[in-house]
Amino acid sequence: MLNTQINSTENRSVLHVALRAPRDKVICSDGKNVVPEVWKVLDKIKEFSELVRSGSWVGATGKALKDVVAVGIGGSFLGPLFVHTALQTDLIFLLKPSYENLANVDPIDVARNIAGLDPETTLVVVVSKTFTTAETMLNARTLREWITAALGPKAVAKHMVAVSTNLTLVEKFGIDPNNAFAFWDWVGGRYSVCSAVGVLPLSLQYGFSVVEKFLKGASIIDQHFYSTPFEKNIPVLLGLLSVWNVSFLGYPARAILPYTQALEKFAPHIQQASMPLYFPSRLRVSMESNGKGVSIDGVRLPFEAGEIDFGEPGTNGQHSFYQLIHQGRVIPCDFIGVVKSQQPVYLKGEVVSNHDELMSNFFAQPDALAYGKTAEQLLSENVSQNLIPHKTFTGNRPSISLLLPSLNAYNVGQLLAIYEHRVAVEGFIWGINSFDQWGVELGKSLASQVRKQLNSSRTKGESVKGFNFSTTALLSRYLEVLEIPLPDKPLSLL
Ligand SMILES: O=P(O)(O)OC[C@H]1O[C@](O)(CO)[C@@H](O)[C@@H]1O
Repeated sequence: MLNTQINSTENRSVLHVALRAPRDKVICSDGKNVVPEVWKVLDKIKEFSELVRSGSWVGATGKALKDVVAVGIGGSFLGPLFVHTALQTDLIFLLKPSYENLANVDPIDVARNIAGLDPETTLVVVVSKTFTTAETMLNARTLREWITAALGPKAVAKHMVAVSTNLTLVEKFGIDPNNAFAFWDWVGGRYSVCSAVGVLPLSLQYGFSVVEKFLKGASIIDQHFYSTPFEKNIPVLLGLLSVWNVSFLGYPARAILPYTQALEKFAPHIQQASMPLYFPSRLRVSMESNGKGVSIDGVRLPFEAGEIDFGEPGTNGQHSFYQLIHQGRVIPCDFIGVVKSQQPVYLKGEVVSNHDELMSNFFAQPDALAYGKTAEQLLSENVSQNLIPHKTFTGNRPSISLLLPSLNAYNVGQLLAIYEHRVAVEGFIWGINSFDQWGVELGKSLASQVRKQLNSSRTKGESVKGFNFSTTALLSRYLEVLEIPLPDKPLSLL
């Protein structure tokens, strides 16, 4: 039998393709077909989201719920946010409850998310694979407090639902297990947008039929990736280009540049699939999926792996960091354009439509990068000698251009799956494990040491100990000046 436990450092299968497989497909983990379980949860989401959207699911005081706050971080936040934002303008007429995303543990984020919301008409979706992530759980407890303070403890059953692999902790938290939507160990956090993590919030917003199209788009790319010869296989070709740029040409970064505002959250999502880490010993910049310092067998890599991803929608980026891309360091770029705008505008008397104006830039930028401008060309334009070095463009700067027919749920699913598989292709060639993320653990455990110190200093006046000189000085200073709310004087939630 095929070994699907390719995430060998966590003894986990990697099966996010099963999340979008057709009902009749057989995909096994540990000898068990997981597709029926996937569809059981999808069917449950369909039913629940229809109840909420139709107003049949009412809150503790009998009112329909009109706002959704999704609480989650990392993969339990960025993927759904990217898809939600991508479809927002296309499907504005379907958008039922409003959609807020609470990720940061910063209380400012809580305050901003619930500003103007009424607990009576709000549904909170707590999204956490582990249900232990410190930020998410504190935010969830904060919103539970917000709801119960206004409506009483029983209101949690009507106003809070959860998405998790850890249904025991969901129940312990006080959420009715009937209102929990499961997913599985074989879904990595950053590959979870096609599970209940993304499907529940998106179904609540746009309806289940839209989400089905999104899943179908991703599934079509899964089939393409599985069966298309390498020379025509989009994720394979893109992955090879990335490996070439990083490991052979030594370019450490990649700019993701969608020429549509609808994809403004795409680069942040791909960044999470490749979160930068810093290895002081080798000044190695690394990433959550692919920026590993060692091979899958634990041997230190003799080459650089992973890219530093960043990006902004065009044309905004053109007015900030493109200067460096054109004349400074070489940054391979992914240009993503769309043929048919979600929002066509053509003003009378204008030379082109607004979308054509945007797309003029999409076509121009890769050419500028590739071909540049020579000193000879500048001379023939009578540019003065002293400005020639400043106005010269070296060219020979790599980019790829993806042109989507439109940006609907189906195409967004395709785009997501292309990038997911591309990450895997790169990881396979580099011989690393693209599916673990041990590099995030050290910071988490040090934060827990700080948390204990803050508690003992605040409650017992204990002095700071056990930290290095710099952190001791900073912590002492922090404890000296910050006014904190005491337990008997709780922080108000607006
Ligand atoms: O869904 P959880 O368990 O709350 O985890 C959130 C995120 O934290 C990480 O484990 C590390 O940042 C991500 O991989 C994950 O998406």
